[in-house]
Amino acid sequence: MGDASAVTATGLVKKFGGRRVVDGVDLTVPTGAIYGVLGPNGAGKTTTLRMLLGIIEPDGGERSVLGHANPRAVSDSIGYLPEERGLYPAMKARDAIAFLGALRGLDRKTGRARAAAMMEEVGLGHAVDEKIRKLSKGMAQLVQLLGSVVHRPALLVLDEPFSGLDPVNQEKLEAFILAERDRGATILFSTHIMSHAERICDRLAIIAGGKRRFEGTVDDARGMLPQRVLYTPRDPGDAVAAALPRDAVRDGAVWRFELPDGGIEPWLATLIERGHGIAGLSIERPGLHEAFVSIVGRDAIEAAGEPVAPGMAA
Ligand SMILES: Nc1ncnc2c1ncn2[C@@H]1O[C@H](COP(=O)(O)OP(=O)(O)OP(=O)(O)O)[C@@H](O)[C@H]1O
Repeated sequence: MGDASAVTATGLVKKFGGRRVVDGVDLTVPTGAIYGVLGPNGAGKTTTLRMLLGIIEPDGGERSVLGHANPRAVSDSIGYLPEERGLYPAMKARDAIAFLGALRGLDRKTGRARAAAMMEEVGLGHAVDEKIRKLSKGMAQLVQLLGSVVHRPALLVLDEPFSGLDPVNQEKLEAFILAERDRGATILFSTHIMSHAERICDRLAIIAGGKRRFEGTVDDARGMLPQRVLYTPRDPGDAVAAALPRDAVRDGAVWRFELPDGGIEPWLATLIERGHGIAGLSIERPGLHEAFVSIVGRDAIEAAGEPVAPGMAA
């Protein structure tokens, strides 16, 4: 593998009509990692990926992709699923995959053979000779994804790969990305859906308003917020509030508050002593979605037209 970083970006800038839509972004994608670029709509994710692929040129900053300053020099070692999906409707699925491979230097015969095997693996064996126009949108998207890896690239760049897939296919895609990493590929993908990133990313960057707001592991991001206590007393009344930390809020039978600095034990002792009892108790670390909301800001997420509550993004 040699180089420790498959991709680096330093101070990348892109301006459209005088507006800096990418405004000094730094990224370091370790070789062999699954790396997520997260951000709300319009954050600058696609523009950043396009600069890293050499599809558009930066107005400032430096990039290095598989050891080259010019990504086009290594395009045969890169696989790319663009945000705009599209295949020739009259082509058969396996030919469409082989065609995309051929654009990256793979001979057609090998491409066709690999296409059939890969389609079988993802449960699309029945559609190998089906024309693209006959496939559902989700199936066509999977075919295009296979076309982006058929030449076994060292670097796989996927722009919003989970969008447009149903939950079963989203799960298949997660498994597929993990298998690509096991093959030795580096995967760089963008998403605004936190649940996938939370499960599969080795590292991630959060971008908003063209700037990088966070870089690190999923645990680093989640660790930025305090842990939370969920406590259910035996008695349902409000009297228990007097024995709880001041930030405690009630949600039905459950009271929530930040894990106090001195731990939960002194509070539990008081709750028991005063007869409130313990019907339920858990200490939770906030999820990536909550960390994302805290890092990007509720207002910025709402302004991008996205849900702030977890589990609602699709
Ligand atoms: N070719 C272009 N000309 C003018 N403005 C552009 C162009 N491409 C992107 N933009 C603008 O740049 C900003 C960033 O867009 P970009 O597509 O990079 O964001 P994104 O994070 O990928 O969001 P999304 O998930 O909505 O695609 C947006 O405001 C977009 O309208």
